[in-house]
Amino acid sequence: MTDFLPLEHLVAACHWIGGKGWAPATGGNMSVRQDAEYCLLSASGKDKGSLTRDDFIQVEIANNAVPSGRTPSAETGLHTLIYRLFPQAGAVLHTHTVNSTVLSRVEQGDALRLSGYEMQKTLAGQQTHLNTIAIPLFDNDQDIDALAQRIAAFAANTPLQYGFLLRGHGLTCWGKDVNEARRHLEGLEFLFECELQRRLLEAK
Ligand SMILES: CSC[C@@H](O)[C@@H](O)C(=O)COP(=O)(O)O
Ligand SMILES: [Zn+2]
Repeated sequence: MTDFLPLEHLVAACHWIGGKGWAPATGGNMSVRQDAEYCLLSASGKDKGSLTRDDFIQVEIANNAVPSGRTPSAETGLHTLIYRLFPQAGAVLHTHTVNSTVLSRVEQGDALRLSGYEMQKTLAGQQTHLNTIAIPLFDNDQDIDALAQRIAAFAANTPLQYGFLLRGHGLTCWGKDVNEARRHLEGLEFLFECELQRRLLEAK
């Protein structure tokens, strides 16, 4: 892979995610947009905390085609969907954290609603804790094409910003570049931790 600074940033983000324990075993996948047509996606089945630039595989955003014939993430279809839906999206991070896995199972509704937290302002455009942020929650599916179609149908009618949760699975979030995607991931994870603890304490 020739020099491409955003890929260096993504590799650093993967190591950071690994250090946080947010991509245990081979969970999680990460990508960065190259241009309007292509993105670079993590190879399937690897420990994402120790990826190098050679572990990223070029994928065509329009149709998930892989010119190299290598095997990118099993969840490639969710990354390319985000790049198709949002031309401004520059990077996508998918993690398997305990907080997102547990909260997405406890919450029975179609979104995790967050309000009253100062840290909501880590999300682009948010300027007050008084807003309610709805992170959509989709039932998990091993059929990624079907899941991507469900998410696309949702996004056709409802604004989709920052990220979404897959029930019992994890968080997929994005940003205009790797730095913003990292900030969204860290901010959302903090909010999930707070929300889980709040629910636990208030249940007593
Ligand atoms: C550890 S199983 C997790 C996978 O099924 C999947 O959800 C995942 O996040 C990683 O898949 P991958 O194909 O390595 O990108
Ligand atoms: Zn996953």
